[in-house]
Amino acid sequence: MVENVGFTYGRKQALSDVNWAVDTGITGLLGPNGAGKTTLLNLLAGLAKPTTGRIVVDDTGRSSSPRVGFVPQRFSLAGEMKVRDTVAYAAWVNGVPRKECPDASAKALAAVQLDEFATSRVRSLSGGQRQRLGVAAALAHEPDILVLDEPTVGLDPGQRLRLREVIADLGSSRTVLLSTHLIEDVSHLCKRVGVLAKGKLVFDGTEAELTTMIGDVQLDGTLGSSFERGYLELINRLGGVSE
Ligand SMILES: Nc1ncnc2c1ncn2[C@@H]1O[C@H](COP(=O)(O)OP(=O)(O)OP(=O)(O)O)[C@@H](O)[C@H]1O
Repeated sequence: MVENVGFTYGRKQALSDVNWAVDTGITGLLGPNGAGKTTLLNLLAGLAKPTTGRIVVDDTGRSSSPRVGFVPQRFSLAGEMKVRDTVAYAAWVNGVPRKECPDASAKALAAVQLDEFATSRVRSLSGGQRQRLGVAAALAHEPDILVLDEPTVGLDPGQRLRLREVIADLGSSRTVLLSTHLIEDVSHLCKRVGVLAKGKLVFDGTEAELTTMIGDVQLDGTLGSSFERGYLELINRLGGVSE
């Protein structure tokens, strides 16, 4: 799916020679800040084109969008709009015929456990509910692949659990790609994991294999220098990354 992909911002090499195949179920993309996770997800979502290599969503070689539903790290929503209309609009933008948009919206809102808020205004939602609304908007056109860029960032533990529940449920029947720097997201949700470091894929395997390699490295989600040190140690154990 990701074949020999490289990407540069001007002279900055953000990704180099990434090869990665993603299957049905939930796959995690883990990596420290600046590793290239967002860049790779943007390419998968069709927001930019790889500088080298290619992204293929299926073996017919069709382009990635709109078969991909994307929830970016930061997105804005119109606060005055109703929740159901926000999702119906997203469905329409992604090619769902106008008449089918209300049903598509209702289905997506049920999938993220927001059906009871269908007629609420977006501005009345909590942070965790907004995040789930973002997921519903990305789901409404029933994409083959759902791509979530650090969806749990900034959520309190209760909201994070609720979102994880929703993601786990979505991943039982779809391909979900989830970027995070929280190892706990991966251990709760993902069957397979890729680890990016300095733009290179330094690990591609099962969550269990990664857990074994992590061993006693502290990656408990505590942000700050110990977290960064933990990543450096993990990346060393995975074979390091040469410049
Ligand atoms: N628009 C841009 N212009 C120049 N450099 C960029 C741009 N966006 C990202 N980069 C650089 O590309 C590299 C990869 O960035 P990216 O945002 O993909 O990493 P990330 O793993 O998603 O990080 P984070 O976890 O902090 O979101 C970083 O070195 C970053 O500084």
